Amino acid sequence: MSSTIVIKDVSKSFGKKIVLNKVSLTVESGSIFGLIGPSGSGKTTLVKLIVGMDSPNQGNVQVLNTAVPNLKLLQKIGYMAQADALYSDLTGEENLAFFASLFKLKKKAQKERIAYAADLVNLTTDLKNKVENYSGGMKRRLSLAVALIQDPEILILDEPTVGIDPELRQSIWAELYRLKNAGKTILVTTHVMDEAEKCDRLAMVRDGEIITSGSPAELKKQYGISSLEEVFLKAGGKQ
Ligand SMILES: Nc1ncnc2c1ncn2[C@@H]1O[C@H](COP(=O)(O)OP(=O)(O)OP(=O)(O)O)[C@@H](O)[C@H]1O
Repeated sequence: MSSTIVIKDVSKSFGKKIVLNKVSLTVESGSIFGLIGPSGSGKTTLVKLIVGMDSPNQGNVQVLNTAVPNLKLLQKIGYMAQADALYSDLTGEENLAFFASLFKLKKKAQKERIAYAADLVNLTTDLKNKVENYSGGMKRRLSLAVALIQDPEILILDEPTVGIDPELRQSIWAELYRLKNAGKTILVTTHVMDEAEKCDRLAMVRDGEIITSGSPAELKKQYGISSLEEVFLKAGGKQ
């Protein structure tokens, strides 16, 4: 199995505050990898280093055997940030068309991708409405559709299902599985333990360090408990 994301000894500080401390992790191609950990533990910071939006003070990040940042990599990464980056005075469809145009999709492919992505997040009937009239959950869904628009090899999703109802969350996860089975590599951050359970591998981040990693079953075994919620509390708690 090859590795899509390789992070080696990465440290990141903001001023005097050390936010990531010698973090190393590997995400295998064609897998779903979950980053879990308490709020403020450094997950988003790590994700931003992978996408190339920020750079580490030490260590290195490679995606598809290429050092980050790299312009060509951006084409291959679909990134859904925690804060929605959408144009509120445009419609949902116009937003999708705008982001599709950044990837130079041909008109026909663009139309197909917009229809696919909108359908996936259940926004087809709202596409002609302006985003300023969307609810918070609808904006999250549109952000996910944007992340998928160019059919990227890698999906990096920072808390993708916050504000999304359980039924749609389930169908989004079904699609993430389908994408994984089609060979895509997916990294998600999540606070939701039943989502963590769906990942192939997990890394738990606390105070800028990876304190444990493994499959959900391995983590439960390691801590001798039956639910990931307990692992989260046991490993994440400051005893
Ligand atoms: N640009 C920045 N400047 C200063 N401090 C920052 C910056 N970005 C993040 N931090 C700090 O780094 C720490 C980790 O933040 P980060 O957003 O990575 O956590 P997180 O694990 O993603 O949290 P959450 O689950 O709440 O999203 C926090 O203490 C945060 O205040």
